[in-house]
Amino acid sequence: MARIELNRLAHAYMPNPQSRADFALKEFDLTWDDGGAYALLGPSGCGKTTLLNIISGLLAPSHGRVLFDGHEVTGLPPEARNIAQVFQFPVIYDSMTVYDNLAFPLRNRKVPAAEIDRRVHEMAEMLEMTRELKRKAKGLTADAKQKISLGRGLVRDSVNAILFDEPLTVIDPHLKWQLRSQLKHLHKRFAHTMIYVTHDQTEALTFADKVVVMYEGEVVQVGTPDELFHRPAHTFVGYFIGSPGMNVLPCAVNGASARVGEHEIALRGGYEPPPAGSKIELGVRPEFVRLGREDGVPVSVERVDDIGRYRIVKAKLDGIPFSALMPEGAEIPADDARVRFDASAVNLYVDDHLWP
Ligand SMILES: Nc1ncnc2c1ncn2[C@@H]1O[C@H](COP(=O)(O)OP(=O)(O)OP(=O)(O)O)[C@@H](O)[C@H]1O
Repeated sequence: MARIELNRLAHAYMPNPQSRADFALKEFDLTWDDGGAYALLGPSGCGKTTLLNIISGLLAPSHGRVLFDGHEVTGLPPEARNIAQVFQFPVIYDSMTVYDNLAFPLRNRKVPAAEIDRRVHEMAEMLEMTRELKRKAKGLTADAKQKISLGRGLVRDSVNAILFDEPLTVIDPHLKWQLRSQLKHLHKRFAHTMIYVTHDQTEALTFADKVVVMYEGEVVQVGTPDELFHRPAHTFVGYFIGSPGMNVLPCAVNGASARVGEHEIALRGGYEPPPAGSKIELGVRPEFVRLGREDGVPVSVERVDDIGRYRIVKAKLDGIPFSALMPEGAEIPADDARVRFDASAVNLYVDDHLWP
């Protein structure tokens, strides 16, 4: 296992990048701790695969350095990096048995036969595939084949890191949960450095101890699921994580309060005035928005969706839309509704970045 450092890393696919927009990855520094379980989360096209390929050595970055445990590997090919990779679609040999598929990465590295046997059986047991070990991979379901791919990625104990690129895409929804918890269990057991690429927040938050969020080629936050929820570092993180995502309302700030439309909203403390001309917004998650009749700022309720234990209320404050999550049984006034934001859960954003 290794600590992976990315040092002033950036990548442009075009030969002479002129502006920031020409970079698929904009410059950043990032360290992945040895033995950490990370998710790399972001929407399609934000640069996740580019970053993963730079770590595995499939792609040489146009700028910056990659270090494993302090040793530079930037120019090294994948086979010299000792990394295991699991892709979206199964990469297995149909004509081989499940056993031989799992044994393949170990035989390749001349691991002694007894050790191979032990590891293959251990892996098969964890993947609940012991009964299939003697079967040919051909004819197995897509789910089973992808389990074998996962097993092949995980079977070596001496890898620097294991990279997963949306590995559960082909897996049946009801099995996804099971495989994700198996992966988490395997991480606890072997403490590999794992990087799990996904655009699905549930997958990221259930698998990872730390989530790296990317947006338009930038790493916008590295944090625990709790940090991403309570202190999104960028409006995109607030919006992308959570269901519904964080409310973002344009405002002006004046010390310990913000003006939204014609109304004053209390903030958690006093803020330095943001630079003139910047875009200022208030961010508050729907979980911390309360509607009632008694006090707060007048709003119009537009729509209520019942989702079981909660109701999602869509409302407007001076024409600015926002959502509230109201618990079962709480009154939602149709007329004369007022809103209160929990001041301790209100964050301030300047040009999309969290204002400290
Ligand atoms: N070989 C390439 N040549 C030129 N541009 C590329 C190449 N591969 C990716 N890109 C561009 O780089 C950007 C990042 O793409 P990348 O595939 O890394 O994103 P992603 O987050 O993995 O997306 P997805 O989830 O859809 O796979 C995109 O704008 C994409 O069009």
